[in-house]
Amino acid sequence: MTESVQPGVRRGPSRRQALGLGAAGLAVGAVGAAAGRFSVSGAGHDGDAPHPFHGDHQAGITTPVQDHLHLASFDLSSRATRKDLVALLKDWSYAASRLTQGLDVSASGAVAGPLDAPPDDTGEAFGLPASSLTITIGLGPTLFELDGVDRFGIADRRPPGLAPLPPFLGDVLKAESSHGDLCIQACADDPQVAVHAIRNLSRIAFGTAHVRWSQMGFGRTSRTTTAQATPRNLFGFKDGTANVLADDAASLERSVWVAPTDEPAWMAGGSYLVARKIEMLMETWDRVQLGEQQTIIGRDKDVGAPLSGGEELTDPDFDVEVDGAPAIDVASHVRLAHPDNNGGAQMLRRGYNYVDGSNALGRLDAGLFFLAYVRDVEQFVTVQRHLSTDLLNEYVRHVGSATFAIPPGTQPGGWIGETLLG
Ligand SMILES: C=CC1=C(C)c2cc3[nH]c(cc4nc(cc5[nH]c(cc1n2)c(C)c5CCC(=O)O)C(CCC(=O)O)=C4C)c(C)c3C=C
Ligand SMILES: [Fe+2]
Repeated sequence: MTESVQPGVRRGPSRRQALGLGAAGLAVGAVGAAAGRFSVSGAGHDGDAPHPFHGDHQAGITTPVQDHLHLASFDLSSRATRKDLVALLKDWSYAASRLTQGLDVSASGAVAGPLDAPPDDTGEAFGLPASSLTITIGLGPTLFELDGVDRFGIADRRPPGLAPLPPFLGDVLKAESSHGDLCIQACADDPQVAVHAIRNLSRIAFGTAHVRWSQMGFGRTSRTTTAQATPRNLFGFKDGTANVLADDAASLERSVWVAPTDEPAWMAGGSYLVARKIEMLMETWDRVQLGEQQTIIGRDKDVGAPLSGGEELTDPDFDVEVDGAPAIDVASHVRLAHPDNNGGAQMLRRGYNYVDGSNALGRLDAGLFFLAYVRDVEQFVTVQRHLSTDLLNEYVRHVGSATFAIPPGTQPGGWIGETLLG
């Protein structure tokens, strides 16, 4: 990248000025005047209903799962101060509140700025609708403390459960797809819109934080509302049948949202994100007989019904036997992952398929980018430990891992992270 396209280093207005942010903080009134921006930037769109960025909880968790994902993990620069971190979170919140409404990243955006300066907005989403874009911002364990150093004065505010996950049997984690100080999950029904969001938010971070790794995903592998049909994963099975859904308030309270009585208080209304990049050995799986594939999962491949009988949404019955053997194998994925066999542990799964091309042997470098939102990371740990005997393990390999605290949502005028750093 040349100097001229870096908003943090070019001459002229500072990044915060360029984004329309006053020295005293966010010019949130500008977002309220969004309709005016349509004519200014030309990037306002109608015909679809954008998801609000503001609310009690961050968008992108219970929001109906969009078709595409771009998730980026960031590390703060070694020179970044607490003031820089606060400024970044304010700038991201402001920009996210615009992008999710189908607007350019700033008022002058892609084409309304001066001709003698790089545009604030990179422009590839110009003319595209909001495409259900949601932007969800997370804070990683290393933000609170890195190698024993309390860089931002928040070490004593780290949620006790926010730490790198313990090692699991079969993990072959790669540093280049694991961990991070911050993350942004951008989900949209158009991949160009999701990529545009991450690209422009990364640009805003220039000088303060840089991308550590990012992952694109397509073809959601879950549903978060009863209205959504259950999609299929790359092994061809319906995935997301038994998920925590947006209209199940009791399960959300129990398993997804941090309660006001939980510690720390600044996380109330937030959640925790567990991200696992899981390679799926496609060519090996494709040689497995249909009956064996179903035994491994514990469900039928056609309609997704449990092998104990019924329809897709019938609860699995682990006591049913066929010819003296359990209909749902004792080592099947569904039996081992089911809340009844994990002390009630549940999670809101929101993962995506990914294909990163092919490897040197011509095999697909592909799998599941597993994303789960939980009230306590321990919920994931419990289930993942129980999956140590999963028949599916022969066909999958966990290569990336990250955990992030997802702070509560914010109201107009506020910013994500304010309950921690404000
Ligand atoms: C630790 C959590 C989980 C990991 C990791 C995981 C990986 C993984 N899963 C599939 C495919 C399916 N999973 C299904 C159900 C299911 N999976 C988990 C958890 C993890 N999966 C849970 C909690 C459940 C629901 C269990 C239940 O309550 O019945 C299914 C069945 C359809 C469904 O209910 O979603 C499939 C298929 C793959 C391929 C995979 C790793 C690559
Ligand atoms: Fe699963």
